[in-house]
Amino acid sequence: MGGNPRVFDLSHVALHTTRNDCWLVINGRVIDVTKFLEEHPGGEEVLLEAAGKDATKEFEAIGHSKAAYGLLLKYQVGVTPGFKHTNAARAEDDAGEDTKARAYVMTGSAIKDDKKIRCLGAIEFVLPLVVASFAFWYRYSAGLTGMMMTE
Ligand code: HEM
Repeated sequence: MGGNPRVFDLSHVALHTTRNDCWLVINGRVIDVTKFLEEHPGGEEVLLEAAGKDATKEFEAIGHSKAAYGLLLKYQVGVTPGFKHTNAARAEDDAGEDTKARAYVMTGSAIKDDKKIRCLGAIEFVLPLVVASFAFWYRYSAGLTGMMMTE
């Protein structure tokens, strides 16, 4: 969404109530869930029941995750006239940012872990070699000393 979100009043939202065109309002955001109907883990039925309406109460009653709040931003097409950047709305913005941030951190740690594994692999390979050469050197030099002492 750009700087100036489109404003739709509830009577406009109420025109979008079908499986092929399904909008609802959550916390003053107008959400077009048409493409999300089949993906919704809670099923498409609940979304269709709330279509065209303010579904804030239903949405919050479920205790949706941060990721779900983040998805609201993805499907947002506008706002209702009373929309203010309240704390709730800001939390949704943060959830959206957080989802992106988490993906970024995850990639970072995956790369880090990978390095660690590679480093471990090298130690596992080199350490037995070092121990074996030490043992060999010890035996060999002890043998030499022994030989020198008998001479
Ligand atoms: C009337 C509005 C809504 C109702 C009544 C509703 C209901 C539900 C229910 C019952 C579940 C739980 C499914 C389970 O535990 O197996 C669920 C999960 C979920 N819903 Fe909704 N939902 C609504 C709107 C939305 C919207 C608009 C989005 C996002 C655009 C969304 C995203 C999710 C996600 C991602 C989950 C998976 C669990 C989680 O991450 O919280 N829902 N929903």
